[in-house]
Formats: sequence, structure tokens, C-alpha cells
Amino acid sequence: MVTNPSSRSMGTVAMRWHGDSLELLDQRLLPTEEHWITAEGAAGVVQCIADMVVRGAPAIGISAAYGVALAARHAGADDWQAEVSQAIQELAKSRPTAVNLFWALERMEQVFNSCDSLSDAAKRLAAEAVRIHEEDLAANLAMADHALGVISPVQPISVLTHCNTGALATGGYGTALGVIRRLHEERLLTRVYADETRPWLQGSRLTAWELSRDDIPVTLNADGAAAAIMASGKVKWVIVGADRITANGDVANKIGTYSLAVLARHHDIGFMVVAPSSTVDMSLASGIDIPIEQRDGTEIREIRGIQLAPAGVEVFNPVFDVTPAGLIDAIVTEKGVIRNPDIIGMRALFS
Ligand SMILES: CSC[C@@H](O)[C@@H](O)C(=O)COP(=O)(O)O
Repeated sequence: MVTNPSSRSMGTVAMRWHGDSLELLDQRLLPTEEHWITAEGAAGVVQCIADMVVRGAPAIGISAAYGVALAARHAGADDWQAEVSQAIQELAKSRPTAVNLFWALERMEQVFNSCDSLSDAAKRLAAEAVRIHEEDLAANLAMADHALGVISPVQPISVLTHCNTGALATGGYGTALGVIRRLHEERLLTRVYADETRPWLQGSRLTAWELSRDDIPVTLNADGAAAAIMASGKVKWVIVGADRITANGDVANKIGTYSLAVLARHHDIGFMVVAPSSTVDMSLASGIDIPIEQRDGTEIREIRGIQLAPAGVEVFNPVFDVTPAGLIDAIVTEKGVIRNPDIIGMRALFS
């Protein structure tokens, strides 16, 4: 069954590029407020990524690419090379774990290095950022096709997902959420169980919002309910995204992903990671090498200024964890699928 692409929803966009300015949907305010922020040059993009106005590995990379384009547009005629270089360096410091950021900046830097004038740089860097954005959307659509081949459901199934991997986290459509969209388009989805995803609540604030807007049946659950949902036999697959995948197939993703993989294995439920090749980092041998972002303890002690814990209590707040390759049934990328990932399977697609 082939779905008419024109009837397909790509989801709500996270960013709008106007050729000389970048607007970002402030994801900190969703689902109650839809407020767009115009990034103030590259420095504004750095701030928006660090503060999680825009988040999700592919969306971080795409925004950073637009940030470099903005740097060229705002640069002074005398100093443009130093200014763009500086912007690339600052953007690289905005968040540490999602390798899509560094991948996108490297692509932008390559174009930048071949520019011979400011006007050339402004034009070509903007075009490259748009290309990165468009390629991400195309990768998401391709991954959804591949994933359906892996799941090959004969009747509608329910799945569980974690964090937000939808249009808001990408160039459109989504990675894991793109697969879920595709199941829905093909009438092969009964229901999505969405982990609320403490502490930042990407599941309840973003995933439940995205799915509800597109009339995709979603049940929101506390993270701690995932084991009970799996034990009940309700879900056939856990489908998640990734922030970095290393050469042996280990996967860094939103904190809590690792425990889902352990639970899925215990309950004999499929565990699928969906991520574009821009998330693959073949320079790191294994997940132990991935820099894991630690964020401020306030994110655990408070929600929007409401105190939930004793003031000043010590907090452990890693934003991501690493799921060992051995717990993953399939990594789906736009280049193809790696089943039971290991270094051999990874090298076959990515060396
Ligand atoms: C397609 S998004 C994949 C991952 O980036 C996603 O699962 C995730 O962990 C997002 O984390 P976030 O801290 O919201 O940027």
C-alpha cells in the first residue's frame, strides 16, 4: 500500500528560514504557547540551542547550519573570515552530545573554506544550510520506508516511544516518530505509548502534542509505567531516536532509553533505533567515549519555577544514556538497516 505523499503530514516545523533570518519555535513553552523567536545572529542560535528553544539531534544540526549562514550575512566586509570562524567555534560549544551538530558544522566549514568573498560565502552558506535541512527531511522519509520493512506488521500494532523525535526534533516528519507516522498512514498503528520523559518532559509536552495535532492515537504514560505496559503485552516495538551512534553500534539517546532497552529484551519486545547517518560517529569506538551532557540540577528540583524537592538537594542530571549495541534489534538509517548491530554491520554501511 503506497500513501499519497501529498496527503502526508510532515508535522509542525521547528524552524523557519527566510533567506536572511531564522525563526525558531520556542519548544520550552509548548504545548501551551506557540511562540516564535527570531535568532539574533549566530550568537542567538547558540543561545537557543543551549537553552533548548530548539532541541533534538537533527534540529540542533540544522539550526547550527543556519547559524553559520547568519554569521556570514551579518559579518563585516573586513573581518568576515574571522567572524564566521568564530561563529562556528561558538556554535560547536552549544551542546556536546548530539554529533549532528558537529557534522553540520563540518559541512558548513568545508563550504566556508572554499569561499573567496563575503558575498560568495553569504550565498553559498545559506544554500548549504537549506540543503542540510532538506536532506534531513528526505532521510526521515527513507527511514520510515526501511523501518516498515523491518517491522513488517501483518496487522495494526502498538508501540512505545521515548522523548520527542518528531518534526520538532528534525527537518520534518521525524525519525522514530516518522516511523510511527508511517505506520499510522498505512493503518498499521493501533496506538503510541509516549513516555513523558522526565525531567524536560519532551514526551508529554512535545510528542503528545505533535501526535494529537495529527490525530495519531497516543497514550501518555509516566516513565515508570513502561515496564507495566510491556508486561501487559500491549506493545510490539519500542522505537526511539539517537543523538550519537558509535562504530560498534552503541547508541546515546535521551536518559531512560537504556532502561527501555533492558525492559524490551526482558519482555521479548523489539527495540529499534531510527537515526539519520548524520547521527553516526565512526570516529568513536564505543559508547563509553560519548560525551554525555549534564544539565543543571534545577531541571530536576523544579518545574517552571515550582519547587519539587528540597532546595539545594544534590541532583544527578545526565541528559543522555548509552544503550549497548547488544540490546538493539535494529538501527535504521536512510542508508539502510543494521540488524543486531555490531562493528561489522556498522562498517558495512558507514566505512
Ligand atoms: C530525532 S531526535 C533524537 C534525539 O535527539 C532525541 O531522542 C533526544 O534525545 C533529544 O534530546 P534533547 O535533550 O531534547 O535534545
